Amino acid sequence: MGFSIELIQHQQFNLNFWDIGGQTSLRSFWFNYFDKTDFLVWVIDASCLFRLQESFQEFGKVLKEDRLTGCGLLVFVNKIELFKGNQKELVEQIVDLLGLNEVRNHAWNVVCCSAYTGAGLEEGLDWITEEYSKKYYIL
Ligand SMILES: Nc1nc2c(ncn2[C@@H]2O[C@H](COP(=O)(O)OP(=O)(O)OP(=O)(O)O)[C@@H](O)[C@H]2O)c(=O)[nH]1
Repeated sequence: MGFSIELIQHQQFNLNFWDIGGQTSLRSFWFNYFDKTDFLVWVIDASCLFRLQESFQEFGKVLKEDRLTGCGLLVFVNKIELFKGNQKELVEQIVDLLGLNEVRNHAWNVVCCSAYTGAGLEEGLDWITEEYSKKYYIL
């Protein structure tokens, strides 16, 4: 609910996360938070897949934002411990629905995760720091 800011230390990086609420009433505020963004982390609820179409529409609007050009894009498919189907197929479905194969201005990745069990979170953070290191030639 609402907004929160967290500093997460991962490898040699200090990652500042701005968690911006996803409720309809808060969406107009998102656009105040795009300056100097290196990565956008888009969280999808794997237990609520009927909302994917809505997610796709909002995602499209956000990606049109000039200030986000070139930022990395991590899609976390959260609550994955509740999903009983095939995860690989789910990821393919999300890539299709979000039109990620047509995205040209962003490095992107889709990672299944669970905020409850911690599964996938490390993988997502590793991807962020690897991409950042590649972009800025950090060894
Ligand atoms: N089973 C399960 N529940 C989760 C997981 N992550 C979050 N939840 C639950 O989902 C509910 C919503 O979590 P929030 O963190 O408030 O979700 P949010 O998307 O940030 O909500 P907004 O701030 O309104 O955008 C809470 O009841 C959480 O406990 C997860 O990985 N698995």
